[in-house]
Amino acid sequence: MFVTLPSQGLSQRPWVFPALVLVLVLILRRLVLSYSYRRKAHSNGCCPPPSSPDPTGRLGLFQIRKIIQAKKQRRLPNVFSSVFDDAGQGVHTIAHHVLGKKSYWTRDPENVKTILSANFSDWQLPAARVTAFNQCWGGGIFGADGHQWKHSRALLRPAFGRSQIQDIELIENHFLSLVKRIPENEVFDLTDLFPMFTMDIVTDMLFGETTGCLDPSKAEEGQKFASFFNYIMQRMSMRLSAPLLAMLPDFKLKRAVKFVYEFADYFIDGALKRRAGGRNVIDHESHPGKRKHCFLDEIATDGESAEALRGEMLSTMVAGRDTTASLLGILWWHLPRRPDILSRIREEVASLGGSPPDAKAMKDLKYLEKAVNEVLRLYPINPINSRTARVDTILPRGGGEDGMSPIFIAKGETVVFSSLAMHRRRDIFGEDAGILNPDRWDTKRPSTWEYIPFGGGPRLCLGQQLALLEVAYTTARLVQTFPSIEPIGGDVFVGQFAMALTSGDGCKVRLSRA
Ligand code: HEM
Repeated sequence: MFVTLPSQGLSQRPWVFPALVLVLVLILRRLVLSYSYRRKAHSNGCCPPPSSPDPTGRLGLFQIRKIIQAKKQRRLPNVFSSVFDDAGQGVHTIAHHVLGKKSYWTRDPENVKTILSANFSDWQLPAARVTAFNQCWGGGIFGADGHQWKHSRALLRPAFGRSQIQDIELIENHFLSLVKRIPENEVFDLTDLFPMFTMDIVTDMLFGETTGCLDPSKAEEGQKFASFFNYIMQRMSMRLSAPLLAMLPDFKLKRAVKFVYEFADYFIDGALKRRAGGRNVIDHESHPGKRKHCFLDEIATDGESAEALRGEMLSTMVAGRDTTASLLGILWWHLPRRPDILSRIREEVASLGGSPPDAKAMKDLKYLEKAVNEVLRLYPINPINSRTARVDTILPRGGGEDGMSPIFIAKGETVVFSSLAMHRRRDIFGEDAGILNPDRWDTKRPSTWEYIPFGGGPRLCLGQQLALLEVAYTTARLVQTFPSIEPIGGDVFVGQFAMALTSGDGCKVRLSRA
């Protein structure tokens, strides 16, 4: 009988031996790493946090089902809180397993402070965010990290230091276009108009020229731009939740990206020419009526390439358009259903005697300010965010039986932090934390890290003041213009989440000037 000796088998399959060595090396590496992690964790007094309960253990199939069900039932944002509550009372940081991959979730202000500020340099953006931003928008601050981010931030920051007077003038112009598009005494959805409104504002501010989505004479062009922009946003959101999708060809995405790039490039080209000609403001003679200072002219400094400028402009546009539109949509879904809040805003706005508020008057609209802050507390537009550890590092709290021990986080592990879950903590905001109550801000002074609708630390939102002004000003003007505001539809708010938190049922209303 012919017998194959092992050595003969190996010589026929030369790859077997190297493969065995590779597997062995990987196992050894894993063992050495585990040992080193255990030692580092032990020497820093770290303990693991509780895990989200799942009968399938590290597979996390129960968790995946829960998320799919919540998405179907249109209550995904609730999961951001329940994931902690399910792990036990008073649990604010957990380990979360999905298909064998571990991440951490936290709603503890101390941990958020550590990630966003105290140990900022230990953390980086998750790779999926960087890739998605680069592929969809050609880079820019929102998807940049390390030195590249520092450069982007230094470039953009001064452009945000514009005067409120300038901003109000610009918002008022677009508000007048918004009002023209509102059909009086008819049921319509405000969330159809808000993204057009914020798109027109942000393009005007950034490029010195608006897409004109609200302007009927430019509507076709503006709509085309908006629909391509929306498509890119939608594909980016899918890529963020399923990064492997990025490997599939997507010709429509390519077309959309090309169109949006060409739009930006047209203005960038102009700005670079103005810069080369020694002028950094728009020529009023050849562009009558256009703004004097737009972002683009401020950031088109010597040495910035057209591609880099495009990335920054589009990135800022992404950061500023949907967020502000979503906040307006959620606020306006609630106002007509909360006559107690709406009537107090009306009273306050009535003190303006019908005139549009100027920068000083805006500062005096204190109740309106509280109402906006309160909506951002209960419905933060970015309800979850995450960072990946750049190096082995530590979170100060959440480990052990009492949740007070530090947690060891290995290089490459991701921590998701949820502003929504933190803003709804009863131990921070009181027993009525689940209720919209603007008056809580009379007594509640949350610490910087307990209230983070605009993030925090070195990457704090650059458009915070602008967004708050845009939302409060628009609300004051709408209230002034329409004495009658009738809500249409159910009374239970449904939050929807893709790239931002939005009102799942839109915001149908009937407005009247009488
Ligand atoms: C209600 C409206 C808005 C909300 C809730 C919001 C929220 C945020 C949050 C949470 C971050 C931090 C992201 C992170 O740390 O990963 C951020 C960053 C940023 N936001 Fe906003 N934002 C809003 C409006 C705006 C507007 C209107 C603009 C500009 C037109 C803007 C520009 C930016 C930029 C450029 C960054 C990146 C900052 C950096 O990475 O250094 N945002 N925003």
